[in-house]
Amino acid sequence: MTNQNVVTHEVINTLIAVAASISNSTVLPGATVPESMAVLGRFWGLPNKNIVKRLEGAKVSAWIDSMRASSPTRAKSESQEKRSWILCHPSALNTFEKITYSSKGKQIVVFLDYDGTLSPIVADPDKAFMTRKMRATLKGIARHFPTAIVTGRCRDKVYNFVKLAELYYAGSHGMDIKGPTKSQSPKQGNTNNNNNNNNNKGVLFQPASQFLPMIDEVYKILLEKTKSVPGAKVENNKFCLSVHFRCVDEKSWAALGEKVRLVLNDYPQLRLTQGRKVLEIRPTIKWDKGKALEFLLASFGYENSNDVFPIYIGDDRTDEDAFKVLRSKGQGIGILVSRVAKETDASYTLQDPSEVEQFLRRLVEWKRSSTVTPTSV
Ligand SMILES: O=P(O)(O)OC[C@H]1O[C@H](O[C@H]2O[C@H](CO)[C@@H](O)[C@H](O)[C@H]2O)[C@H](O)[C@@H](O)[C@@H]1O
Repeated sequence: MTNQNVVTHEVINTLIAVAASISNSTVLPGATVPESMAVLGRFWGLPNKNIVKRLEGAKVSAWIDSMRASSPTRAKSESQEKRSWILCHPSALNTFEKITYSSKGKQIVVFLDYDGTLSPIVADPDKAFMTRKMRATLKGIARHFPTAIVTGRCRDKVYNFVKLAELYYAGSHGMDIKGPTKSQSPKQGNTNNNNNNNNNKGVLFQPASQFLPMIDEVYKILLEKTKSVPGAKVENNKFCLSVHFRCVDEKSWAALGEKVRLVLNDYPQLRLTQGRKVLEIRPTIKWDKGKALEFLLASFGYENSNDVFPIYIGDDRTDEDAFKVLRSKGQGIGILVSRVAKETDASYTLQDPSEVEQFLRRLVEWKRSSTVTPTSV
């Protein structure tokens, strides 16, 4: 958890221990999880021994300011600021050759956020469809590189949008990880990875499964409490919830935020984070998109390895956890999808999902051309 994406100015309570009961149910009963995966999960901080921060009493006005600031239409876009930002975070399209050169001799692994990255942001979260072109490109990407969707969405829901069985899916901000249900092409180039084999087919990791009843309970309460606010929408993302503000009159944001905060007061094991005109409610376990990225890399056999070049593309604050991991490891690259200057740990930028599609397509073309064997002179 980073201070950056926690919605609060006023930290009233600090550290509480996550209940000891967490530890024994980090993996779904009956799930086909290799023991090594479960061990990895314990290693990454899910167990009872971890102390996590509990934040409550956030001032409504504070998170509203924060939400306004996070909105691309409101973000600072003064031209000078933007120019210097672009110098520090160049376009991944303009620097494509540099990026592929840096990946030489390494296995590229692709991580993709969904909303705002693969699909444009729309008013109705149930209609955030990907274009056919994007799906075709993603198919190409998955043919050549291990590829994972890492999203705040419920895993099943994002699968219904993407509809590609050959990908890894990490739903609920990485709290619900599943491997491909369809065999992957040998072209993916994992042959330098002895640990990979085909074991990933069964990867299934759900570090917050014990929170399911609580999340369901809070979902029902929030539905009830927010039904009087026109435009408010509560989305059940299985291990986390989203309260959408996008279609709510800005004048009602404070009241809606206050309702959410009051509900959460009774659930100290849940915390609030912030996305694009959305408040997200999730368990206070030390797990985020950055942890999911590490987990997946390790499950591909690349823990502590220099032979891998992860590319993570995302647009949201929650993606910063993954950018931060890559930056601190000095590994691969983070690409922020944004038209405006934002504080980020990503190294490169793309403007919107159509640029993401172009970048991914170039990656496929580059891979194809670099693996073609000349048949005639
Ligand atoms: O991690 P992500 O894949 O980026 O998911 C984060 C949230 O995305 C969705 O909400 C966002 O997209 C909606 C559709 O474009 C938009 O209406 C909303 O304002 C955005 O915040 C999704 O609905 C949430 O549940 C995810 O948590």
